[in-house]
Amino acid sequence: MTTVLKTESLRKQFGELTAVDDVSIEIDDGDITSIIGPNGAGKTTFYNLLTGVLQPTAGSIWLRSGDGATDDGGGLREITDAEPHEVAQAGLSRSYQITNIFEGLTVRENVRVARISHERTRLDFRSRATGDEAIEADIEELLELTGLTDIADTPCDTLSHGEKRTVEIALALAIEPDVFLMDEPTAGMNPTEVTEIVSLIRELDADLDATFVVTEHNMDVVTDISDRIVVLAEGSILADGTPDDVLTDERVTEAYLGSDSV
Ligand SMILES: Nc1ncnc2c1ncn2[C@@H]1O[C@H](COP(=O)(O)OP(=O)(O)OP(=O)(O)O)[C@@H](O)[C@H]1O
Repeated sequence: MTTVLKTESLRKQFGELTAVDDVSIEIDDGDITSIIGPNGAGKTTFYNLLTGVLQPTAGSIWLRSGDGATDDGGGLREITDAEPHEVAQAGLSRSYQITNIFEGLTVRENVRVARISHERTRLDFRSRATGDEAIEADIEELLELTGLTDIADTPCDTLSHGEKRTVEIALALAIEPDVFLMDEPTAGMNPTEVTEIVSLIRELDADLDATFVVTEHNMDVVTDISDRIVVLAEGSILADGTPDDVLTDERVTEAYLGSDSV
């Protein structure tokens, strides 16, 4: 297995509170890894550290580099101090719980904005242009991949919640990520939408080279999609393993029973 994302002794303090406490983790290429934990466990803070939204108090973050550059001799590049746009450019993308699409634009227009904006940034970094036709082909491919072709010309303000969340996924994929962080992909969805998004995640995992890291409260979904589950509790890793091992671990059950969430 190849490590695509790694943290070493990652820590974040808010005053006296340690929200993420010495978390060292290696994420393998191609897996779907779920990061779960009761309310306040530190999942969002951990995601915010990975994506450059927050700076760590201590520790480091490493990402496999697509261009062969390496800081550790093993193909990983340090992104600890990178800004969010630099993290995205390095190949780590995130779909947010809160939709950040342009409501007045159609689905295709939203995907086009995200794809062109990525292309512009990429040009700044690597000076290698992709032609308009190739970009349009990429956009159609993204719409197809995410099952949005039929509603591509629909204005986003008329979409259902589930459809908007799918558009979010398409926007996150527009930067051609190596690692895709999904933040609560089923939040606020009805059971039919949950089934659809789970199928989509499975299809994306099969069709793309990307590695998926998912935070999710719905345990059925977590069990269904995960190759590996990492449980955070009070900022630290409590358990790490296959769904069978982790969900039957008594310490995990206790951590959830001691909280008001599942
Ligand atoms: N900006 C902040 N300032 C101070 N404390 C914070 C801040 N952000 C998070 N915290 C605290 O850090 C701890 C971890 O919070 P975090 O939101 O990362 O947990 P979580 O696992 O994502 O929880 P949930 O499942 O409820 O979203 C909590 O005690 C929270 O109150």
